[in-house]
Amino acid sequence: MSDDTAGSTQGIPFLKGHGTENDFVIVPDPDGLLDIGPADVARLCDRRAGIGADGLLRVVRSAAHPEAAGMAAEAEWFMDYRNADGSIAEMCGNGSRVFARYLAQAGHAEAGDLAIATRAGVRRVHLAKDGPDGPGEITVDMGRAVLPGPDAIEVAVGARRWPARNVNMGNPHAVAFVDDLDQAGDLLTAPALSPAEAYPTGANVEFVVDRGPAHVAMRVHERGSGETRSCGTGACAVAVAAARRDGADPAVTGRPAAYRVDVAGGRLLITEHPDGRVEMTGPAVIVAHGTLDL
Ligand SMILES: N[C@@H](CCC[C@H](N)C(=O)O)C(=O)O
Repeated sequence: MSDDTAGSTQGIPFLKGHGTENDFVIVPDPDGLLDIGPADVARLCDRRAGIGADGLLRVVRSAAHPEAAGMAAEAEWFMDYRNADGSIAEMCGNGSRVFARYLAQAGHAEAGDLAIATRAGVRRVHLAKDGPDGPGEITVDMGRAVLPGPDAIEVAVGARRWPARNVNMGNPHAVAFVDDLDQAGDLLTAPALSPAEAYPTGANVEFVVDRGPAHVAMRVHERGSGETRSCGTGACAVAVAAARRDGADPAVTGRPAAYRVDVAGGRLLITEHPDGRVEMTGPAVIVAHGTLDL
């Protein structure tokens, strides 16, 4: 589906969904037949000229995708995630919940436990039963955080600078604790990071304030998408950084560290376990479906 063949996208079904208002265009492509290039993704994610979204989730059978075939025995479906500008990212936390919701609603997976292949590896997902108030929440085992050095990372917006923590959740994050979320400004451009070599492929940047014990709020500027109303991997990175700051690193205390992380679009619960696994729980809904007619 390159620029010159965009007409061939006519008749391709899509859905729209979100998790804490981090929103996605979902394109089912079970046999991996669609060639969706960066320009196509950017056009579909454009909020004025397209459908509008923070990213695109292509739903492909792992066996049908060269990057996922090795995971096919563990996870039937591969989440081919793209940022709104068409760039590829390793992982998307909110996207993984929305992806799981789609699989369950489409009858591709039983409600309960399922596994999803991602570029960051297989992620295990649990869908809680739906309740009278709507769909149940979804928990994703996000794997282990990696905290690469150096410790002296700095985030800057204009003349303001903050020390930050480098946390990798499959994708790269810089977490900065600030006094007020407004200090990050309009976030229309990406915050500067130094040393730049710490992030050879760019980074997602989280600005964080405390709301109470084990309760924080964040804003995020996402690599490839700009400021969004939520970022699941970002919320995990924030909880991991907060636990180290608070002397609650589960590897040291032997106890899980659970944080409520408020984002513009809702709330995520993040729990890091003593074995290093980070679990994320939050909502995910499918809100529309249609047919692409570019
Ligand atoms: N919004 C996502 C993260 C999407 C990828 C990110 N922009 C990147 O480039 O790493 C999430 O919910 O985790």
